Order: sequence, then C-alpha cells, then structure tokens
Amino acid sequence: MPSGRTLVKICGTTTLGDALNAAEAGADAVGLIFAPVSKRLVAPALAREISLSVGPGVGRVGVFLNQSVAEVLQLADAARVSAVQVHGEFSGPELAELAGFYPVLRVVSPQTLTYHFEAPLPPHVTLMLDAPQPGSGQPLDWAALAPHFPAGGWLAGGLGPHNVAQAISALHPAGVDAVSALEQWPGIKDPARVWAFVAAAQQADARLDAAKPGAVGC
Ligand SMILES: O=C(O)c1ccccc1NCC(=O)[C@H](O)[C@H](O)COP(=O)(O)O
Repeated sequence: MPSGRTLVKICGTTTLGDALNAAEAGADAVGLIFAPVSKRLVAPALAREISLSVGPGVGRVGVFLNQSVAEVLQLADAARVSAVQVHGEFSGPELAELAGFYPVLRVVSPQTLTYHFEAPLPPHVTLMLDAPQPGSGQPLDWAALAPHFPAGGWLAGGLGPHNVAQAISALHPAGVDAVSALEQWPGIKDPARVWAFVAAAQQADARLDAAKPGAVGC
C-alpha cells in the first residue's frame, strides 16, 4: 500500500491498551506475534479482540517464524489480521500461497538479501530487512545496506525514537518496524516511546519532503 510516506508498524503488541495507544499515536499497523518461541506471543483470541478494536485504518500484521502455511492461515484467520509477516524457512511456493490470502512481509537479513533478490518475489510479497535474530534490538549497518536496499522494502532491526529518522533518511524504506526499543519489558510497551517513535518517523518524512526540489521554502 504505497502512501508516499513511511509507514510505521509497532510490533509485539500483547495488550489491548498497547494496541489502542499505538493507534492513537498514529501507527499504521500493529504486529501480533504468533511464533511460539517469542516472549511477545499473543493468544489468538486476544489478537482477534485487538484486531476488532483498533479501527479499520490500522493494519494488523500476524508475525510467524518457521511455521507451516496451514498454521499461518489458521491463526491469521482466527485473529482477523490484515497482513502476515514471515521469518525463517518459507519457500517461494509457500510465499505465493500465503500471498493468495494476505499481503506478505517476507523478512530477510542483509546476509540473505542477495539470495532473495535472485529468486523473484511472488506478487503481493514485500521484503523487510531485519537483524538475523528478530526482536533482538540489533540495528543493521544502514550505510552498507544502502546500495542494495530493495525499492519498496521495509526496515526493522534496533529502530527506536532515537534513530528512526536517521534510518529513514539513509534508506527511504516504505515502512519501519520496531519492538525492543519501545518496551518497558518484553511484551509491554512504554506508551511514550511509541508516541515518540511515530512522531520521529513523521518528522523525518516532513524533513525529506521539505528538502525536495520545488518544495515551498526551498
Ligand atoms: O520480537 C519477537 O519476539 C519476534 C519473535 C519471533 C519472530 C519475530 C519477532 N519479532 C518481529 C518483529 O517484527 C520485530 O519488530 C523486528 O524483528 C524488530 O525487532 P527489534 O530489533 O527488537 O526492534
């Protein structure tokens, strides 16, 4: 969904209050993690309540790691998500199957980016660049990534209010995603940090717009 500005996803949402706060702060999407290994695992029934409560303007992204297509689809349907994000082992045909039901964010690390570029992505699949260990707060090397960053790709990995503007001006991602830097402890957000993250991304967009040739004031 190209919007001309950087979309913002707040991942690892495990409470209704945190989801509503993210929506009020202006986030474009909340992430609901269904990977059993995660400290931010959310139950399908609560995820569904969140999906039905945040309003139609806020995307709900179901997040999965090394799970079968059948499990992804079953949980995504139960939780009424609007998109899925997949980490780990998902083949091209599996991505294509998922993309027949939901827009897919396919997460890759910089180390595997070249491989994923060689195999063309199925329609409705968008790349997200993230650290090899998801949800670990590890930032990527944006300067090294810049020459290879995929057009329309999303960026995650160690983003927070302190550095998201710099990341946006370095890579111009279609969307940014964060969790660790927005939490009081795993699974529980710091509401002020969520607001600061959304605001920092919006300010970065405004600065980039103002710097475009022909912008008012230039
Ligand atoms: O965050 C997790 O616990 C997690 C576990 C398993 C699969 C995915 C997971 N998170 C996915 C995300 O979208 C995170 O926001 C992304 O990896 C960035 O995390 P961070 O570097 O902590 O901001």
